[in-house]
Amino acid sequence: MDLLSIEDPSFLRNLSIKELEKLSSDIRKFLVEKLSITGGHIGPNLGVVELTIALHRMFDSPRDKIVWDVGHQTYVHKILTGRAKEFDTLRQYKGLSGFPKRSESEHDVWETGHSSTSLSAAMGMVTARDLRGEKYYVVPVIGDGALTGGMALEALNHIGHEKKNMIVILNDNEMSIAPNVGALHNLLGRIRTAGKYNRAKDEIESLFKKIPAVGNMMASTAERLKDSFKYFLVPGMFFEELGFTYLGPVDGHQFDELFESLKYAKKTEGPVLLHVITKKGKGYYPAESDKTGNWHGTGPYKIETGDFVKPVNSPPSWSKIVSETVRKLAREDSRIVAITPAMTVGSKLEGFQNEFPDRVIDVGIAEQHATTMAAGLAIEGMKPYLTIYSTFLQRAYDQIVHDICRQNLNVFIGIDRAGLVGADGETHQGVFDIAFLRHLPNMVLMMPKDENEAQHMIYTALKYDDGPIAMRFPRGNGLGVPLDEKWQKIPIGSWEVLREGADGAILTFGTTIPMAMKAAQQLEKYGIYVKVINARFIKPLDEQMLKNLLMQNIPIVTVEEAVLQGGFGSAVLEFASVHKFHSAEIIRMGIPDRFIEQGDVKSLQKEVGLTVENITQTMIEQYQNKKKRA
Ligand SMILES: Cc1ncc(C[n+]2csc(CCOP(=O)(O)OP(=O)(O)O)c2C)c(N)n1
Ligand SMILES: CC(=O)[C@@H](O)[C@H](O)COP(=O)(O)O
Ligand SMILES: [Mg+2]
Repeated sequence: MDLLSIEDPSFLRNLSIKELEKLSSDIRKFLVEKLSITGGHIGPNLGVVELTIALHRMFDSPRDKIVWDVGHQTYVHKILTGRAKEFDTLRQYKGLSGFPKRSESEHDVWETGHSSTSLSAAMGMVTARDLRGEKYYVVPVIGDGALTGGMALEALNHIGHEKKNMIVILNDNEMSIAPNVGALHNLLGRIRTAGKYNRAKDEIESLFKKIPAVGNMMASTAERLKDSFKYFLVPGMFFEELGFTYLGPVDGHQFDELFESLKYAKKTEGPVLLHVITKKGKGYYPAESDKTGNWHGTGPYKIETGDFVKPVNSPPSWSKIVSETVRKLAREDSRIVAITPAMTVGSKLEGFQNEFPDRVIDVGIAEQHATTMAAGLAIEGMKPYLTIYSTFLQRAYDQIVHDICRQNLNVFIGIDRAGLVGADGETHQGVFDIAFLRHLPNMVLMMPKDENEAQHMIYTALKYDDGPIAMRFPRGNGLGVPLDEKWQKIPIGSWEVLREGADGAILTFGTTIPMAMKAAQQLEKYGIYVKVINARFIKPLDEQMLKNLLMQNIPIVTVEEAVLQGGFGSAVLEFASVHKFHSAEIIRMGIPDRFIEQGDVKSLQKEVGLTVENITQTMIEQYQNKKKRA
């Protein structure tokens, strides 16, 4: 079928099962081809082809609301709702988003990127529907990984109690990004096994029924037996006890099973949980056979071999360098324990985990729990290394405030993916952490200029005994600088002068340092000589150095790949105000007060004005203004 000609999903109702199977295989082929060039969340999407088709056939979207959790598995939904022609631009600047977007389609009824929100959103929708006396289906689709998130469990508790009509689809592929973990995961495993058992029972029952005279009696005995064993053999009872009608497990790649169970779910009063078993990566061998999580989300790859296309000789990723440094320090200090909320793969903790299986703890998608657990470890004298992507750390704000900072506990927080992350876009940009950490008492916040400085910072953090300390680091590869063998402590709150100059100062840190250095070079051509300061401690500031700079009464430009409001530049302004440097000329450059969409990081930096040219121009203007005033 020509997928590019699809405008809406209504055509699905006229197709036979054979035709739907052909459509599934066309969609898989399309995804494998397109994503081999753009990259994207291939594994999760190949796993939900039949499920998505079945949902769009059995429900009337957008009147009925399909609410995708995380939203990384909505590519098939995008194809069926008329967006196949945009796939060449997937996750690129100004292109098709990798997540549901209300501005893209009326079928995208809920925007996500972070996990475990679908059930709460659906609860809001059914409440609004019922208050208005309207009739439509609300169908959240949640993965087995997302179900482990605290929000999802809070929502289950509420939905089961309220008993409103809602059809929850549990898309169980036994995987989070990597293999799923936790007691709930084990429970789902038991349900899958019991599902098979019950099917066997049903088969015995119908076999008995075929025996003349005694058959019916034997069949009813089998039925009773099945009921009495229900609690032991059907752990789906867990959901039943919570107030749901549990249906399944059904094979998520078989249309007849999906249609049958969805038909039944639509007729059922109250909340239903339909347990659908799928296979991540289904239909493309490298993704389907992957047990590591490397095919969850990928860059470009070669279709024939499944090899990832990577630039040759690129330096190791920041995550790898950071995790490996912590691992080396863990060899000497048995108190060091790493905690990850379901991001072992992204945080490159596999090596650490292999060496110290008990000291790398994957808690599932549970940022809040991870954070308070780190506090608990610290209170017992351990040295927890809590590694969380900047964007997901937003979930754990209260735990950082209430549990870690308030009790001034020695937790080292590795803030991965800090700054603009690129293709994941709005939901994933790591640009708020400075603003939500900087104002917290006891918090130390730093960012290295390169991976060598990162090693010294990690050493500093894991030797630091005065409370919480956090290190931001970006997505992507390091700069490839030589690495020192021996590490030493960096004095807390110390900045570094990278370049001298008497006409102005650029204060920056992390990823924008190379930009600032180039701008300083450019400025020389105009006869303007500026200092470049590596403001590696965002909190505390290097007050002595800052005071000296302010006293020189030179133009100061602060540059940060983070939101301006409440950011590093704001800290500099606050300092100037408190110390009555009222005439100080401080210009802040950073991310404006809006959400930044997806795109390659260079384009995004350009969009927000974080470029060498812009820094240069800003400094020239400041310098000239000052001259005019003199
Ligand atoms: C709050 C939050 N933490 C972590 C992530 C990163 N993440 C994205 S998808 C995913 C796994 C989700 O597993 P599941 O819901 O089972 O979906 P699957 O990929 O298996 O289809 C994780 C951990 C996230 N998106 N949101
Ligand atoms: C959907 C999601 O949240 C993750 O899969 C995320 O896309 C991973 O990002 P990285 O590629 O930066 O690990
Ligand atoms: Mg899963």
